[in-house]
Formats: sequence, C-alpha cells, structure tokens
Amino acid sequence: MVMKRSLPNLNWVEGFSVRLSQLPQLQGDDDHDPMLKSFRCLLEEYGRHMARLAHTLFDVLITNLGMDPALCAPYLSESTGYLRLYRYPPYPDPDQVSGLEAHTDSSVLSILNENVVGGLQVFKDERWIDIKPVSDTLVVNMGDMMQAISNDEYKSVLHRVLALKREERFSICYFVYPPGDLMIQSTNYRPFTYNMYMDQVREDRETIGGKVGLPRFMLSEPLN
Ligand SMILES: O=C(O)CCC(=O)C(=O)O
Ligand SMILES: [Fe+2]
Repeated sequence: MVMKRSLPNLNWVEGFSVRLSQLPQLQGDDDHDPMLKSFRCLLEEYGRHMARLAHTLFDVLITNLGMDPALCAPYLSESTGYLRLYRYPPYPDPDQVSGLEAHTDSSVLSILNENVVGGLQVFKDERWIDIKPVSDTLVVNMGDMMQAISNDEYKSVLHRVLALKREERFSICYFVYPPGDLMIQSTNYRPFTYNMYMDQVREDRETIGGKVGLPRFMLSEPLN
C-alpha cells in the first residue's frame, strides 16, 4: 500500500505584488541597474495599458446593465491598480497541493495574462471547468466589488489554479479596486466601503481561517 500525505492549504507558487502607483517613486533608485530600470519601465507601461483596458471594459459592462457609466465611474479607481507576477513551479505530485487555492477576487476587475500551459479553473454549474489557455489572450474575471456594484448581475467567479506536474506556469495579473473609503451602494448589500470589506476579510481569515466575502454584507431583504 502506498501512503500519501496531503499538504492542505499549500499554494505552490512564488512571486510578488507591486502597487502601480508606487513604481514612479522608485525612479532614480534603479539608475545603477539598467535591467531593473527597464523592468520597472516595462511594469509601468504594462500597468498603463491594463488601466486603460479595465476602464473601457468597466464602462461597457456597466452600460450593458442599463446603468450610468458616469455615475459608476468613481467605483473604479485606477490609482488602486496593482500587478501580481507569479511563477508556479512544477510539482511532482500535483494532487497533493494547489497552485492557488479556490477563491474569489476582492477586486472590481482582474485581468490575467498567462503562459500557455493551463491550470486555471473556474467553478460553474457545481463543477470545476478548465480555462483553456489561448496564446496572446487575456482572461478577465469579475471580482466581488463588481458583483456588489452590479447588484449581483455579474458574479464574482470562484477560481483556482492547479499545480502542474511538468510545466512551469507564469501569470501576470492586474487588479483594480474602488477607492478605499467610497461607499458602495447596492440593492442587495448594506452600504460598505472597500476598506470595511477588507477589514472583514482579514477578521474572517484570522478567526475562522478563510474569507467569507460578500455574504457578510448581504441584506436579508433586497432593496428595490
Ligand atoms: O495566476 C493566475 O492565473 C490567477 C491568479 C489569481 O487568481 C489571483 O492572484 O487572484
Ligand atoms: Fe484570483
């Protein structure tokens, strides 16, 4: 008999996050290192494209619901944008670990760019579905804030990344949020700010070991 030991809650991933608004402040610090400087410039340029794309997508998504994009514009604060650069090394026994465990993003929108090895899944109709990677294609996820702003018309998708046995996976993810202190008005949730939301997420992680997310703010009787 072969005994297997599983490694619960182990995300087999490494990388870093960078707040885009902080990058220009690093100008000068990297003068001595041309590679670092060109990397910073590349991140800044990439961030600008992502911010433009997020803005356009947000307007289209809001207009599609018959809501006024001008009224909703403050919900998307491009100054909150950040990039997460991840490397998922291969793992010899991929059933024993996650690349990234199941979660919803707390963002308004998340825009993912991945190499073509697979591993990303979304939960739909009670099962996990592989998102087949297509080269030179971005994947856009709606986040929790989009779900609240859209009164649940758009769903914040539960997703995860599987560990892979042989391939190395890379992703560059852009996330954008509302300003921290802006009240989010929704027919289905009590008014809350993004800061209040994240305080609750942190508290839930500490006390019950995981994120509850939007259900914490749900109204028992939706407003109309
Ligand atoms: O690496 C990916 O493609 C997804 C990453 C992700 O879901 C996240 O960072 O929230
Ligand atoms: Fe995510």
